[in-house]
Amino acid sequence: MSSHAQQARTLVEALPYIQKFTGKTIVVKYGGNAMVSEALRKAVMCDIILLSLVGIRVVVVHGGGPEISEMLKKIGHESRFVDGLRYTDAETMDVVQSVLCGKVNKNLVAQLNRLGGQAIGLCGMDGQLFQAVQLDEKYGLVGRITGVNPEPVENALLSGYIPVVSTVAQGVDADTAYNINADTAAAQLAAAMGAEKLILLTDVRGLLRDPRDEGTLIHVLHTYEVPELAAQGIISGGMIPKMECCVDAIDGGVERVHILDGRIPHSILIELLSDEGIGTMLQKED
Ligand SMILES: Nc1ncnc2c1ncn2[C@@H]1O[C@H](COP(=O)(O)OP(=O)(O)O)[C@@H](O)[C@H]1O
Ligand SMILES: CC(=O)N[C@@H](CCC(=O)OP(=O)(O)O)C(=O)O
Repeated sequence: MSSHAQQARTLVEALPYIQKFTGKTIVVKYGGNAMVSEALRKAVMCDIILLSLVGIRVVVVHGGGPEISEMLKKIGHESRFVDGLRYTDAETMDVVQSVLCGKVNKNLVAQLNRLGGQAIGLCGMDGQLFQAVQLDEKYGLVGRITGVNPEPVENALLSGYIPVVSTVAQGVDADTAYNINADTAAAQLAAAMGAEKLILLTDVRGLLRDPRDEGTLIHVLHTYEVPELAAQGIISGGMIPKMECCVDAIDGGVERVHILDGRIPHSILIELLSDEGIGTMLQKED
């Protein structure tokens, strides 16, 4: 088959998936390694633009933990994590806001625009998208989301933009901004928007039965199986809050959550527009 015929065949094979998802909302949480490499970043941005062009309501929620740590190091401020969350004092909060709402958010918006997309940046303070109170003193200015107003995101989508959201929240119990873990914020936004899917891009193949062996990938998982896997110690470290967010999203009404390997170029398109399930898909029931 000629390469053009192969290309046409690939597009036709994607048609039923496009028809299934067009008009639906898909929230993509983008962070970690897939954000650090320029080539991978471009591949993710192209996937997002393509999904948007075929009528899928794609919302990007981004992290930027490594960039925050880098900036803190530059100014000689230590990074400290408590239960996987960044201990956020007032100086750290300034850096988090500058890096997430400024550098990272605007760079992603600019890159989407350069690649032919139409993107707009929002943070949790814009239109009170994320409202929060202090989670616990032991984490400093880390917030617990108490309210989500998806209207600014909905309006951006209605106007034809790809919303790119950073996860700094408006404090409602004090005159401060709060730092929110990006997985948590993405899950809450997906639930508030009644999203069809939440996609979490990370730096592993998905949930593994043995974290040292990629051959043990769990392809499909039900929410009721999660407590048992956690009790067995199969879910550990950064995977614990990630799985909690996934379960919260499903309990909040999101149909399916996918944990995908951001190191695989075009993992979003492969997962969404083909039968090839390359990550872990979490759902309530069969
Ligand atoms: N069962 C498991 N399967 C896969 N990864 C696991 C598992 N248990 C713990 N992990 C760890 O969780 C990490 C992913 O969480 P995290 O580093 O917080 O992701 P991100 O920074 O992309 O949000 C993996 O790199 C891996 O070290
Ligand atoms: C409270 C908390 O830990 N906030 C995170 C927010 C960024 C984030 O979550 O980025 P990744 O998804 O790239 O890890 C932080 O300060 O690093």
